[in-house]
Amino acid sequence: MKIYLDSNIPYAEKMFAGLGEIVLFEGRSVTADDLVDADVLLVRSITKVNQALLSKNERLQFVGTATIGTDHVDQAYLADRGIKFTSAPGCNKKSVAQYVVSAVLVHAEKHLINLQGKSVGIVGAGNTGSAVFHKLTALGMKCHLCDPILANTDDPRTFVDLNKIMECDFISLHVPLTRDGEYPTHHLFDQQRLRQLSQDQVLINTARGEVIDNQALLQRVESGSQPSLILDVWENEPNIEMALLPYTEIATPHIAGYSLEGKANGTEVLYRALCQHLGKEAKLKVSSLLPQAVVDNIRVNSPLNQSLVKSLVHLVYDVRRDDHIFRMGIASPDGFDNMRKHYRERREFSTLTVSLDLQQNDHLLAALGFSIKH
Ligand SMILES: NC(=O)c1ccc[n+]([C@@H]2O[C@H](COP(=O)([O-])OP(=O)(O)OC[C@H]3O[C@@H](n4cnc5c(N)ncnc54)[C@H](O)[C@@H]3O)[C@@H](O)[C@H]2O)c1
Ligand SMILES: O=C(O)[C@H](O)[C@H](O)COP(=O)(O)O
Repeated sequence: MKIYLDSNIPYAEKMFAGLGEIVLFEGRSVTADDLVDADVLLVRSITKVNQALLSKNERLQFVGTATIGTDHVDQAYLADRGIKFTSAPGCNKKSVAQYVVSAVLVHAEKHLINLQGKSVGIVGAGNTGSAVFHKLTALGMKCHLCDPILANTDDPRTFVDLNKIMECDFISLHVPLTRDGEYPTHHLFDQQRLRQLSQDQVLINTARGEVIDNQALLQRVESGSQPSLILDVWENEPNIEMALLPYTEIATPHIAGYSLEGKANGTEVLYRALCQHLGKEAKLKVSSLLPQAVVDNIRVNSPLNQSLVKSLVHLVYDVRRDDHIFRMGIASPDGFDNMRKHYRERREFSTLTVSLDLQQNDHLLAALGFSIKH
């Protein structure tokens, strides 16, 4: 059994070693010739899994992507060939939500904004959008959800339409990239919608680059009085529209979901699914392989305010560091992918235990995802 693994799937060599012979590949450059004898193919979002990639392989039985997004996989083609497919829904939702929390706090500090009562429009109310809702609501923000697909189900939450979202102080995108169906998201933010944004608004994209028409966005920002932009994802990665960069407040190379926990969760989901597919017991747990966090506890003995929350958040994850590294490195060859490939170890808020002297602080910090001790 030959298991082909993207070399950027952490802990995968250890997790899958007992299930077959491991062959590592580079996700961006892998070709049909490389995969001729693969029985199992485990990818991340940079590998387009389609007929062209699999045309020379006649024995593939299982494809897994250690990601939430699945727009890089031609699932209909896999189904036609009877190849089992698994993704990892929700695996890095906390990581993305923590990125958004850090970015919102950075924006608030820079523009002297009190976040209490500020409105947030969340487009896409699935795993990640819901996690963002939970955290930003805990910060005192008034969050609205837009999800016409869930709005047509028995989901008990209140949903608004996109027009209402366009009035919000912050707009955060958490939709899959889709081109078909009743509610396609490709260029959901097109020239017309981008024109509606004012300079007092903040547009955050951690979904997929193609959800915003990047050329229309460039025209919009070049025409003046632009909204603040927080962009983790871009059209045409890794060859992004560099002219957008100077207009962004925070810019990163598709790493919002790159916490160690988020990536490791993706690995474990695939491990379990492959074990099940092969009729084997899933004996390993990826959590046992994670290292201890460098900073793992802190004592807080004063009431929380926005500034103290920001300090706690940034003790674990500060998006400005990623923004800085990105701006320094993007001009070099393979700059976009290099930062992703050699991404530093980043942990989630749960790895920091906050010891609280004051009872009233728990709810906010627990909702943000910190571990709490009294
Ligand atoms: N930047 C990153 O590192 C990163 C990490 C994880 C996920 N993502 C992206 O974020 C996307 C969302 O993640 P998730 O975990 O919330 O997925 P999810 O599948 O749990 O939720 C997506 C939600 O979007 C809704 N939706 C679909 N079309 C819509 C539309 N036109 N308008 C409004 N809502 C719509 C769906 O009904 C669903 O509830 C993923 O598909 C992936 O592409 C990016
Ligand atoms: O969909 C996802 O889960 C994310 O976009 C994913 O974390 C992106 O990382 P990549 O797979 O490109 O390494």
